[in-house]
Amino acid sequence: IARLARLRDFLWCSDISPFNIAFSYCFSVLTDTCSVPVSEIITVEETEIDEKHYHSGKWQKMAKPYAFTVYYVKRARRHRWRCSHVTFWCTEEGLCNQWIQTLKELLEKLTCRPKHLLVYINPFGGKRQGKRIYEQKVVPLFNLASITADVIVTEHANHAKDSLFEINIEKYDGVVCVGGDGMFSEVLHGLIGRTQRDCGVDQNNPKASLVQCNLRIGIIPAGSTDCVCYATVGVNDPVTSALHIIIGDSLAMDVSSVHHNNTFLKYSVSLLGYGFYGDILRDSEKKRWMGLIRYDLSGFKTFLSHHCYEGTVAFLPAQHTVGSPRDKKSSFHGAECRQKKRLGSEEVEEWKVIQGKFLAINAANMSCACPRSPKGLSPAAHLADGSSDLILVRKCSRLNFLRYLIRHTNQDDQFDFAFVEVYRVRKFQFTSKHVDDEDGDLKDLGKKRFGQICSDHPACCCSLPNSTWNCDGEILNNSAIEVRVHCQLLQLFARGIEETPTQEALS
Ligand SMILES: Nc1ncnc2c1ncn2[C@@H]1O[C@H](COP(=O)(O)OP(=O)(O)OP(=O)(O)O)[C@@H](O)[C@H]1O
Repeated sequence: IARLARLRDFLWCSDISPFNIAFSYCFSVLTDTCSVPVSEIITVEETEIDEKHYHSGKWQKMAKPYAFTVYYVKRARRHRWRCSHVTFWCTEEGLCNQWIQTLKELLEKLTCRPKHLLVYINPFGGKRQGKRIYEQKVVPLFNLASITADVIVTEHANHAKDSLFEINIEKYDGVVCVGGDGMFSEVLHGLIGRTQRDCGVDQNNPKASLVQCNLRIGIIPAGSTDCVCYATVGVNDPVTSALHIIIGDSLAMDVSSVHHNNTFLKYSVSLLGYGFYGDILRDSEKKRWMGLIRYDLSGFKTFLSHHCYEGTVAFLPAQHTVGSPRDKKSSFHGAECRQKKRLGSEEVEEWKVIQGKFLAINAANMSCACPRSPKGLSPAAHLADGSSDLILVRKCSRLNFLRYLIRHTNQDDQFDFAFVEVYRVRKFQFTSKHVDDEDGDLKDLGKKRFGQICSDHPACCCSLPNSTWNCDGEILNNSAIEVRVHCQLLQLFARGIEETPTQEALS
């Protein structure tokens, strides 16, 4: 407060012309500790001075003062952003208006900021607070920033996805989803699908080059896990996400397409997991009524059952990327990823093939950091370099697998085990030793061949025929899949995880 007051007094006393700042795009360097880039100003407004204020304190000796208020992004703890404001006073009406005018002109030049948005709210996501979160936390900020929105409260699953194929999206500057990862996935599928349809690209063709989406997606977290939001903003906080949308941040993201037998199945932006993570999801879906605790129970049960799966992984290493999955530095920050070069078509395709028994096969397009695993499944995974980190966990003892899992929660290298391999890849394919039957009805096949043994001995480490793929939290029914990473197919209203500001900067 003292620092802001100093800044305010300085500004009031000095004859700094608004034009001095016009070129610098920096609101203030008046003190060495308080500086707000224009890009982080939310809005500027003329301030009505009430009588009480006017006649109190040091202003009472002045002729009628004039004032304007600047609303700006203030960084709080743990990557949270808040809307803060400071009011500047002066005795000259003309000078005050000049400041307001100049700041407004600077803000007008920021063309990356959205003006009109399409918003989907899932009223049933997470703790069913989506509508309340949007109305109480987001609408006031959008109003302040003069952003208008058409709001659709979804009435059923796939409502948002289907509507994106019908709606006139040309008139919007972005699409916002209020919900969890499932809701984001719906909007993503709608937007990518619509873009491909409009451009005449067949999504069922695994070799087709997909067309990038023009509209950015904003995520207002209101789900159970909010993994994508956490990994791209650093926190799942609705106000922080709304502020990233308002100032028009952009973060490019890779998207993987998943096909089975030349049929498009799904897109994935975070985790594709077979074996351990597929089994957890399959089991937890049966326990939805339990709420979030189902993930812990299914995780524990899946760990005890210790199933491994036999199959062949073929992959195309990503030679174009800088760095490796075992880099020490986390590299999922947006700025760095955005610089990455797109693929050169002259690259020679040299596939590698690995056969074996696996406890888990994971492909991470991003770190997959979450509150429980702050560094994530693959700490150095890049968000937008056209590659995915393919992690193969081979059959090992339960104790070793536990050691591997524990390393996700501490600073030790989780890839430093003889039974763990990690590759940065552009494409990969998986074929189970037990090929999917014609109808994809794996359950029956599994029951016929192995069900008896495994249900009788749930703690054994036998090879079940097939697991399922966990595709960003949704089950895929085919085990044989073909995956291709599409570089920077999507843009989010986010900027990646910023370095934590110092304590001093926060105070
Ligand atoms: N009105 C609705 N009724 C029922 N289901 C809906 C509705 N709107 C959306 N859905 C579906 O609900 C699913 C889950 O929603 P969402 O992701 O928002 O919450 P969540 O599952 O609690 O959070 P998370 O995905 O982060 O764990 C989505 O896959 C979406 O398709």
